[in-house]
Amino acid sequence: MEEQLKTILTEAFGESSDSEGEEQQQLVHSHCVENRDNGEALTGSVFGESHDWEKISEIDGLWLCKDFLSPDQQSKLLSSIQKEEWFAQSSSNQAMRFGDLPGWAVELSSSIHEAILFDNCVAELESCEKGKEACIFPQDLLWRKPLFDQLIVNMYRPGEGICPHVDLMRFEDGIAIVSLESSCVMHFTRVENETCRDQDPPQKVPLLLIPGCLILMWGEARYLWKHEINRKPGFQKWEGQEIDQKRRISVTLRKLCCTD
Ligand SMILES: O=C(O)CCC(=O)C(=O)O
Ligand SMILES: [Fe+2]
Repeated sequence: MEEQLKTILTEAFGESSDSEGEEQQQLVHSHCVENRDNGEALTGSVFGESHDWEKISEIDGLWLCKDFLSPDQQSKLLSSIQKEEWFAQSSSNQAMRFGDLPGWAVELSSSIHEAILFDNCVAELESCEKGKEACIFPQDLLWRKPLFDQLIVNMYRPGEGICPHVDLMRFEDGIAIVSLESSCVMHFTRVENETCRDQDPPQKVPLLLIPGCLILMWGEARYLWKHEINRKPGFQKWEGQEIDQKRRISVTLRKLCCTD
């Protein structure tokens, strides 16, 4: 892996001498993402971190990154969300923003971009070796500007979840969801069509979302599969154990379709 990292860096910056090494260090710093609201950095540098990505084999275009945010980064993100005071009133459990997103969401979006950019390269290298294709997020989606311009923050109390749905068509392909606080199981079921209606029972793919994880949905995962979180008693089981439910917060980032 270290060799692969060296290859990527060499491809990007050329061979390094001692002085070029210094230049590289500066570049690493220049990629450091700053939280515009409170000046604190949420992530390290683009080259500082490699994440553990899992391709969900049953569903094309579904990727899970379990270690996307460290516990410290999760706390910072939570406190940025708390400062918005969206959930101060007990009646509100969802906040939506379109267009210009809060600084912390812009920063989160940059961190997602950087994590994909770096790890896509590694995934490509690794898949070359294994002779398989792997793409965490398609390049055309990764380089659109902005990557995301719509934000939903959902707050779920124990027992609360979200019904099976495909995200609205007014949003483009390529959706990112970051989970905070409580673990939960998200279930995916294929959108019904003539061929799979015969399948009894329909295939249901469970995915454990732990605090700090990121999922990416694109292509088939975004258009041909419904996702849901059923937190009613009995439905949140993982490896035979019922998950201990706490409050859960999720941050969903999407891009609105152009209207012209
Ligand atoms: O809370 C989640 O993890 C999922 C949210 C979601 O699917 C949505 O807002 O469309
Ligand atoms: Fe959704």
